[in-house]
Amino acid sequence: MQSITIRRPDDWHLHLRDGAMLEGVIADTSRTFARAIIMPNLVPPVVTTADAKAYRERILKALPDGHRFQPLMTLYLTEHTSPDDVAEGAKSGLITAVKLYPAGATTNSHGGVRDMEKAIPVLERMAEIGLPLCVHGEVTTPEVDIFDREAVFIDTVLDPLRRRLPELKVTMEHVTTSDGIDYIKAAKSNLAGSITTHHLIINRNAILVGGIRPHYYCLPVAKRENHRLALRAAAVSGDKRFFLGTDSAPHVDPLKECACGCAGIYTSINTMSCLAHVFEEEGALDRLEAFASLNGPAWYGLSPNEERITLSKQAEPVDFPAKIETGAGPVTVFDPMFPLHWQVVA
Ligand SMILES: NC(=O)N[C@@H](CC(=O)O)C(=O)O
Ligand SMILES: [Zn+2]
Ligand SMILES: [Zn+2]
Repeated sequence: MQSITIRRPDDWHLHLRDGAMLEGVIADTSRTFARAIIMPNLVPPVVTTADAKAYRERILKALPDGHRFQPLMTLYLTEHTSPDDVAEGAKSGLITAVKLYPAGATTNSHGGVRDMEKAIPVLERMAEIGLPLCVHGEVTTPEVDIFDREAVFIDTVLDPLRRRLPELKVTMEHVTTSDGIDYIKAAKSNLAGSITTHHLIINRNAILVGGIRPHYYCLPVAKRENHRLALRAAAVSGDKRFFLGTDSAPHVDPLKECACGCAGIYTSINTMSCLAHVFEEEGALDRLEAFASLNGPAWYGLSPNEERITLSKQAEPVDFPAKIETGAGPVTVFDPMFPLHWQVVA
C-alpha cells in the first residue's frame, strides 16, 4: 500500500454558510483541514468586523467536539466599507482578508462593488497595513461572454488596480484560465492565486455534454481543456504563488436542480482524495504538500501546520456518499467521474 504524509492542509477559500447548512457541512472541512479562509457572502453578507466576530463564534459553536479548526475571517467589500473598521479588524487579528465581489458576479454578490473608485480609500488602507484583497475575478458586463469574464477582468479591473496600488496584496481566487495563470506568473510581487479541486478535474464538457449537469456548474464556470491543463501545471509546479482554495460551495439540491440553478460545487468531503489522484497522475505527489499545506500559509504570513495527515492508496475505490444530508436539505457531493483510491487515514 502506498502512502504519503504531509503537513495538515488548509483551505484558502471556503463557503461554510450559516445555520443548519453550516452545521451540516463544517465537519467535512474540520476533520481534515486545520484552517480555512471563510467567505463572507452570507445573506446578509459579513460586512463589518462585528459581523465577522459574530459569524466566527457561530462557526466555532458548530464545530464537532474534538475537532481543531481555525476559521480565518474575511469581510465582504462594499462601496460603504469603512477603512477604520477594516484596519481595526486586521489589527485585532480577526480579519485575514477582504473579499471583492464585483456586483452580480456570483452567488449573493448583489451588494458587491459596482464602482471600483468608491473602494479605493479602503484598498489604500489595506495596502498600507498589508491586508490582502481576495478577488472574485470576473467582470459582469452583459456584453462580455461568460467564458471570457476572467480574462477581461484581468485587463480592465485587476491590472489597472495593481498599477494604481502596487503595494496591495491580491489573491486571485479560483483561477480558471491560462490567462489568469500567466498573469500571476508574470507578476513580480504581491499577487498569488488559489485553485479549486474541481477546476483541476473538469472542463466545461462536464457541464454540457450528454445533458445539462447542474452539479458541475460553478462560477467562474469551468473553461476549455487547455485551461484545465494550465491550472494543473501551475498547481503541481510547486510555484509558491499557487495554492489550494477549494471554493467548496454547498447549495441544497432543489436549488441546483431547477430551471435557474445556483452556482457552486461541494468538494469539502473528498478534496484531499481528489487532489492525491490528480497529483499522482501528474507524477507530482511530492508537491501536494506545497500546494495544500505550505504555499497558502506562506502567502498569508502564517506558519504551516505542525500536525501531519497521512493519505493512503487502497486497491478498492473509496466510498464517498453521493450526497450528504444537512438540516437545510441534501447536498450533492462532487463526483470526479473516476474512482478515488486515495484516502486520508490519519
Ligand atoms: N463558486 C461558486 O460557484 N459559488 C460560490 C460563490 C463564488 O465563490 O463565486 C457560492 O457562494 O455559492
Ligand atoms: Zn467566487
Ligand atoms: Zn467561492
